[in-house]
Amino acid sequence: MNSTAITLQNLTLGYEHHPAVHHLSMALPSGSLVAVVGPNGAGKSTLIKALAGQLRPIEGEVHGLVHQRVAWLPQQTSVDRSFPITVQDMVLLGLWHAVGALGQFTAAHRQACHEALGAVGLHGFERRSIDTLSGGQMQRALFARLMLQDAPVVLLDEPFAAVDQRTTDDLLALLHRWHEQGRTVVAVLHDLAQVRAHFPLTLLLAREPVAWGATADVLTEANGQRALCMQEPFDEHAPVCEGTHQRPFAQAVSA
Ligand SMILES: Nc1ncnc2c1ncn2[C@@H]1O[C@H](COP(=O)(O)OP(=O)(O)OP(=O)(O)O)[C@@H](O)[C@H]1O
Repeated sequence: MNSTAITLQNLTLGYEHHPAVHHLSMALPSGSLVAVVGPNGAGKSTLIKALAGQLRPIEGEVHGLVHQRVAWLPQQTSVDRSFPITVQDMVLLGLWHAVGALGQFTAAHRQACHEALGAVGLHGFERRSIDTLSGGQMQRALFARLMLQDAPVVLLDEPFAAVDQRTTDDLLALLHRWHEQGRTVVAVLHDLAQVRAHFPLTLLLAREPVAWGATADVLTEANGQRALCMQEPFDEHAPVCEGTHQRPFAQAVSA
């Protein structure tokens, strides 16, 4: 796969005009498996939210996502577990695109849900309330929902945080299957050994793009140092960013 799935053009993102990500230009090839790494507060979740259509850019544009369905897994801390819903009902929400607001779930939909739960090792959990799940079980259930979403673009924000090794290995296997199916997968991660082992492409972000390309070329000692130097504390009194310079990541790289 070499066509471009998503192009970011001089993208600046932030909150109430205060930028959290500055001047990001890059092209993600269709079907690529991409890690987004960087220090705390580097803007990784902000970027994922923008790709998921949850945050309007302050400046610049995202191309390539308008006609593509996007499945988004937010950070686990932002998922409300107190909502009174069963595992089956939560996973079935992944079929929203197929059922619509007035549609009803059919036996075939419930069977698809059953199979997705089986694929993530949660057979028999259908009727459990989500607030009774462990953190790892909840993450497995959320991956089952992603399976039903069946989207060509999958965005994952720290999908393996607070998840044990066995669950991580199972979910990584799913992620590789999505990659083999030609989906574009973008994941925010902190475990650099995991990134080196599983992700061919990496974006290193420190509020500005530090490096983008083949993971081995990006995750160097020098780039890590640059990221630490570029990372400044978020200043909510900073002026609106007026810069127009572009970082040199506009070229596509092969998946
Ligand atoms: N809703 C918000 N309102 C105001 N500022 C925000 C909001 N969300 C994030 N920020 C700020 O934007 C900056 C980038 O945050 P973001 O969550 O994108 O970082 P991150 O790289 O994902 O960090 P971490 O690794 O700690 O999860 C931070 O300084 C953060 O405080």
